[in-house]
Amino acid sequence: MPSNERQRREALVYHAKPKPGKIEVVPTKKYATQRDLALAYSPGVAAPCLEIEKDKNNSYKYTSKGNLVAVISNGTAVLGLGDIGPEASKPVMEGKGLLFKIFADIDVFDIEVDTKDVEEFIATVKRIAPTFGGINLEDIKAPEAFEIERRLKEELDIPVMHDDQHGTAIISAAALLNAVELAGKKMEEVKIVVSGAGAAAVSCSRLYKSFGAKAENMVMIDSKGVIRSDRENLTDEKREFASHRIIDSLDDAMKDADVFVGLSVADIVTPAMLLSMADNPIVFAMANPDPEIDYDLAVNTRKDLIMATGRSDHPNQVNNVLGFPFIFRGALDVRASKINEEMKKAAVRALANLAKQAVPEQVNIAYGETKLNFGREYIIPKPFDPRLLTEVPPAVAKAAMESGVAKEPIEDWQRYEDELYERLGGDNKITRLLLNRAKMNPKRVVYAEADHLDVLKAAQISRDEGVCKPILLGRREVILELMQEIEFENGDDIVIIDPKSDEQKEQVNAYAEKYWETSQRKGVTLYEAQKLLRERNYFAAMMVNEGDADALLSGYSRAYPTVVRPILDLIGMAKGVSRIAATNLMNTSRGPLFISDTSININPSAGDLARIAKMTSYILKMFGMEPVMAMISYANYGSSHHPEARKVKDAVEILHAKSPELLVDGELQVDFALNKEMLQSKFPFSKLAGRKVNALIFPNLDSANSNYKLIKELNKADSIGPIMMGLKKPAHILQLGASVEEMVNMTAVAVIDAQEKDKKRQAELSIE
Ligand SMILES: NC(=O)C1=CN([C@@H]2O[C@H](COP(=O)(O)OP(=O)(O)OC[C@H]3O[C@@H](n4cnc5c(N)ncnc54)[C@H](OP(=O)(O)O)[C@@H]3O)[C@@H](O)[C@H]2O)C=CC1
Ligand SMILES: CC(=O)C(=O)O
Ligand SMILES: [Mg+2]
Repeated sequence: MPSNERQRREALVYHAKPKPGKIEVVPTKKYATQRDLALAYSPGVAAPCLEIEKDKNNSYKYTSKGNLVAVISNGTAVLGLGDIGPEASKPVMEGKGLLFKIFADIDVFDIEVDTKDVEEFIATVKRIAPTFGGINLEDIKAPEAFEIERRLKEELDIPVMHDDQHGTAIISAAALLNAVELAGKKMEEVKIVVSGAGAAAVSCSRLYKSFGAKAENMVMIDSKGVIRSDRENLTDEKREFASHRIIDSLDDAMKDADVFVGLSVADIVTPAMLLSMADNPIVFAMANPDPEIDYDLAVNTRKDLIMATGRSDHPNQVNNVLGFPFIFRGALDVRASKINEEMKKAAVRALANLAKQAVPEQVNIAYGETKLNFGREYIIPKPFDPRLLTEVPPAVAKAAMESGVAKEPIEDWQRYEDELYERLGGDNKITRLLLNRAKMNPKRVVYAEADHLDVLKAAQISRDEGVCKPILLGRREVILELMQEIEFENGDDIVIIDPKSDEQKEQVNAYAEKYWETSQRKGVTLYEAQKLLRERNYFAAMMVNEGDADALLSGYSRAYPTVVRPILDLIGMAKGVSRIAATNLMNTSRGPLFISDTSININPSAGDLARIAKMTSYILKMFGMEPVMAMISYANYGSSHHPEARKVKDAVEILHAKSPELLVDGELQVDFALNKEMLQSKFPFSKLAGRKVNALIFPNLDSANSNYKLIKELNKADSIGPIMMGLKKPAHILQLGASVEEMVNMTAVAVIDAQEKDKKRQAELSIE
């Protein structure tokens, strides 16, 4: 695991490079021509301006207002870091913007306001409110936060929510309902200790009350101790939770308590306090970034504990990230004027209920779990669960409609659900999915060019992430020196091999003998075999062949043929495969898209194309996706009889005859393949009609290679690959000069490939 210091440095580099910050503004309309610009700006822009002047509601029609939320802070209660000021709060606010976008496709401007004065703050927000469809107040300290939110809700007609109050309340209430049920207790009876009496703590406690918890069963504690009814100068909010019990400290309060809710500061709960709690205690230590008690310390102290923190690195992350994206999504989609109690409660129920549903495999994979199941370590859904977007916003939207605050009620719920699915589109989910899938069963990966700094960095990250056990090939002294430079700790799980060194001679000769056995009749002498095996790519391929490594990665510093030749020569093709091919996984704005064959077959025949499609379908399944593949041409379904179009048609016929179960069709032009509606209306008979295509099989190398590079460059889409298909054993070729990130991704691909059983590989790859 990376040390805290290393994580700190990584976080600084993450924020600084390749450009400072985490978000940017991206135009959504064409701007290529003079005509476009005349529409986007003067004179064309005057038309929507005048329409909005006539009716302000038109701003939802002609501007981005309806999907734009302001994340606003004055930096007075930033996470658990306290009053660090508006500038210092900006990374958190940008972070919220990133989360809004990736989880709910909501655009955000983060705004940091330099005032602690309540009236000034309110006036600032009110003045900028016309820009936005919603206002998310963030990290503003209590008691000011209460007044600010109350007034803005009253005085603005767009949804305003203080995330630390209500986002946190919604998530923790859902988690608490489930935890109380698992502990075999009742909300009406549980004794609750709340540490913190700020924005988050007060709102959480209020919501727990509305789900049955009793004020007389609660004890709230602030920085001065227990909030007792006999204490003087209490704010209204604190008075609401003042206890009549004559106790003074957290220590006293914890005795026999059923629930501890921490929304205060780090490390204030001790093991002794946990031990004094009732049976099956529930502890939500939600202070960020460090909880009120360390997760491991807590679970090691009591086995009957139900434990949650605000962090993502332990089970049960009770964090408002599960709330604000989805609550605002629902509110914006019905143009709600408020986020009211009914909407909050609907979100609580939807979240609590979702945790009890069977978890899709995709979520297990994303979290490197074998089987997430409702229980003590899974009381609340995981943030990367795609169902959050399809379950929570509809519940919130319905509640808004029923409670009369929806200005644009939804009429067609099926269509709304489809829209939400569309929003799930592309982001880094696929990368996360890959890494976590690999982590489930890490394999020994041989890096053939480990004496290159970036290759070594990729090996280091992959190892630290638990993705692989690296075997580092190259000049030992160079590797050791570079390892020191990047603080890559040399542990038991790392093997360094220099095939050219004397100590490796015996191994080289043993591999050479093996190689010679199979190649002596092809004109290779034993001496030549020995010479070849000292070459890193031959040695690496032989390691995989002989089961001394599970997968190999090479190609960072060498031309493609230098790497492919030994792989083909030594590892060879899987049974039933007559040609290898390569696919690239593109992380596009519409979701993951595979493109084949991007690297190997210059002009494949119809039979080859069918094989390439079959092998691509195997790779998709390997990544846990259902293949929906289009065979690409310049023509659509017989519109051209040219041999090039005919070839694709023939490939489709072969696939339909030999693999009828595959969702593949064509020949199709790219735009029809990628546009569901176009395809459905023009070719309703297509096997792909109404489907979201996730793989494009191009008719030749020219088109596949140019297209993947075009998407990569124009859309700045990440590309993972080329992923080799059809080899007997996992060997993958890196792009010349690949980035560290690309190599980490390829490591995950190689590991996942190695996780698949050889038998399955052969059955799946063959078209015959
Ligand atoms: N997991 C999640 O999703 C979320 C977690 N949080 C976390 O909750 C915490 C509070 O946030 P927020 O409510 O916005 O901030 P506020 O500034 O509004 O409240 C902080 C509260 O903590 C109290 N406090 C400080 N020291 C202690 C102590 N030693 N013992 C008990 N209480 C103490 C303060 O007491 P006093 O009133 O006397 O000053 C105050 O009531 C932060 O750590 C934050 O990261 C917040 C939102 C979401
Ligand atoms: C999660 C969050 O919003 C906080 O800790 O402040
Ligand atoms: Mg916050």
